[in-house]
Amino acid sequence: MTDDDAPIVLTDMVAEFRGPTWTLSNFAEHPMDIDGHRYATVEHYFQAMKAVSAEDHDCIRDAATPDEAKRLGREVDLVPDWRDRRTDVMRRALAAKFTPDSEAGRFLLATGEATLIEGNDWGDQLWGVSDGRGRNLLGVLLMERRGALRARE
Ligand SMILES: Nc1c(N[C@@H]2O[C@H](COP(=O)(O)O)[C@@H](O)[C@H]2O)[nH]c(=O)[nH]c1=O
Repeated sequence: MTDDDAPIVLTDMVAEFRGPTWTLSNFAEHPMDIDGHRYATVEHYFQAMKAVSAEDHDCIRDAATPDEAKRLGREVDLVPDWRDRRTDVMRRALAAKFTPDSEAGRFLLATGEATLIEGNDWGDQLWGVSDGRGRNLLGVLLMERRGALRARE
């Protein structure tokens, strides 16, 4: 077989984080310890980190569901420079969730070379892709984390 005859290998893609890939969602329950506190989901940590006041932070951390954490996170007074900080906050949460020995970490590694995209229908074009557009920052950070896990193997 010449190179011209070689089959075209399409790169796999995960287009949304639900159903079989729910583990990749920030709303999936994977308790993690950060700075001596337990957060039920990435969303709990991410939203809590928006709060200026410790009281608001704790309230979001203890929210009953990730939806509730997200709702509360949109109501609090934001820490200064939240826009500059948010990527590192998300990166930190993902590192705490996707550890080498965790189920979540193994799941992420098992996605291999697939392109990870947080396709969504709630209009988020920063962390994901909605209506065919978006920066897909969550997908990018997940792929970054996967690379870090792979480098440790
Ligand atoms: N995963 C997921 C959502 N998306 C999450 O919301 C976060 C951004 O929130 P904000 O900064 O307030 O716009 C970020 O973690 C993103 O992944 N929203 C949902 O309503 N349902 C969901 O299943």
